[in-house]
Amino acid sequence: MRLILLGPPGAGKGTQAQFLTEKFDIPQLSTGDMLRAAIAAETELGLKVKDMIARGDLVPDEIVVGIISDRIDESDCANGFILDGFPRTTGQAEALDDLLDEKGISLDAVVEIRADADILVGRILQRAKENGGARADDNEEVLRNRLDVYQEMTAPLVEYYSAKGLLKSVDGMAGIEEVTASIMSALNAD
Ligand SMILES: Nc1ncnc2c1ncn2[C@@H]1O[C@H](COP(=O)(O)OP(=O)(O)O)[C@@H](O)[C@H]1O
Repeated sequence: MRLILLGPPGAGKGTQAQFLTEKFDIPQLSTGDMLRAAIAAETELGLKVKDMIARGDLVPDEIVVGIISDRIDESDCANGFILDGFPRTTGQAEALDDLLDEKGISLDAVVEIRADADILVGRILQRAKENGGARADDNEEVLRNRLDVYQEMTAPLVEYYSAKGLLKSVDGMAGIEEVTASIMSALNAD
């Protein structure tokens, strides 16, 4: 099963990805986690992207496309994977199509978790408080920027994947288990 989870920051992609990982025994590939790991390890890449992430801006397409292409080649992706936070631009989606073609594989579905931006701000600020503000980009100003960037750069992917007949949309404002159930039924896997 090769899936994309699409949705604004705080919509619950990470939570649902964890569940899907167990259910289908496939890894969750989160570009956000990978970039934060690079920052923590102070690699060349990490130093390059640190300020962009802190501002809530996107990092250049070629960086995340390269990371994902290499990651998909690893053996634990042989049975599939869940892309969480990638693609985030039409350019990334097109690059993903090309690289999947080259690898001779294709996507099974794109799950859009729909959520209301104003409610998400409250959710994420709450998460930041509970984690002691663990993420540098979880303050209100940066968060509003992340939501604006989502609307402008990433929301067009809903139409992109809908046109390919891959899109399944679920209501992300329901409880966690209800959202999981909607995803399973959208994938005909319950
Ligand atoms: N596919 C991507 N393209 C560009 N930038 C990305 C991508 N994935 C992650 N990032 C960077 O990492 C940040 C955090 O990503 P992520 O953990 O997915 O956050 P969110 O909770 O906002 O969905 C983004 O705001 C962006 O700066």
